[in-house]
Amino acid sequence: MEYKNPLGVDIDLETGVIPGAKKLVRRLSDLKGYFVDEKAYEELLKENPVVYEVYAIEQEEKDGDLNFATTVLYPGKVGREFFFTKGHYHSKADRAEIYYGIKGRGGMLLQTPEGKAEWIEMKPGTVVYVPPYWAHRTVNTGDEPFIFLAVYPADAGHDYGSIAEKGFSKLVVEENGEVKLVDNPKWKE
Ligand SMILES: O=C(CO)[C@@H](O)[C@H](O)[C@H](O)COP(=O)(O)O
Ligand SMILES: [Fe+2]
Repeated sequence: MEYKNPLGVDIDLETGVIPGAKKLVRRLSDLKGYFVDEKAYEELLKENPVVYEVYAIEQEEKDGDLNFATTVLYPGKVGREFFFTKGHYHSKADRAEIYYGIKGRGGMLLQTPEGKAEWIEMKPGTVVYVPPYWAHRTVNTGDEPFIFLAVYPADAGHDYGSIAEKGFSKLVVEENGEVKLVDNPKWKE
C-alpha cells in the first residue's frame, strides 16, 4: 500500500492565501451574462476588476479524498447586485461541501434544481453545510474582501452550466443601504 503524505498548511488569515496552492483569478470579464444589469456590467468592464481569487489544494478526482480552497471575494456591485462567485452544482451532484468564514461579511445563496433558494449569512467563524444536490454561490455584502475556506470531496467537480445559463432564482442586492433578496427577473425554470 502506497500512502499519501499528510499535509499541514497555514492560511494567511488576512489575505486568504494558502502557501503552495494553485491560484485562480476571476475577473469581471469571466462573468459575462451573470449580472442582471447589463449596462452597469459593460460600464464596469472598462476597468475589468478582479472579482475573486481561489487558492486550491486539490487531489486526484478520487472517491474518498478531499480538496480544500480559500476564496477571496472582493467588495463591489454591478448595478444593485453585490459581487458574487459564479456558483455551481457539483458534477457529482450528490457531493456535499463545508464552508468556513474567515474574514469579512457576506453570505451563501443556495438553490435546489427546482429553484428553491436559501440565503445563509456568513461572518468569520460561520460554518455552512452545503447538502448534496444544492447549487451554491457566495456573495460579498460588505466593504472589505470576504474570505472563506471550502472543503469538498475530491471527485465533486464543478457543474457551472445551468447557473451560467439561468442564474439563481433570487438576486442579492442593495436597497436603501440594506441587503435584500429579490426575485431574479431573468429566472426561468
Ligand atoms: O464550492 C467550491 C468548491 O466546490 C468553492 O471552492 C468554489 O469553487 C469557489 O468559491 C469559487 O466559486 P465558483 O466560481 O467555483 O462558483
Ligand atoms: Fe462547491
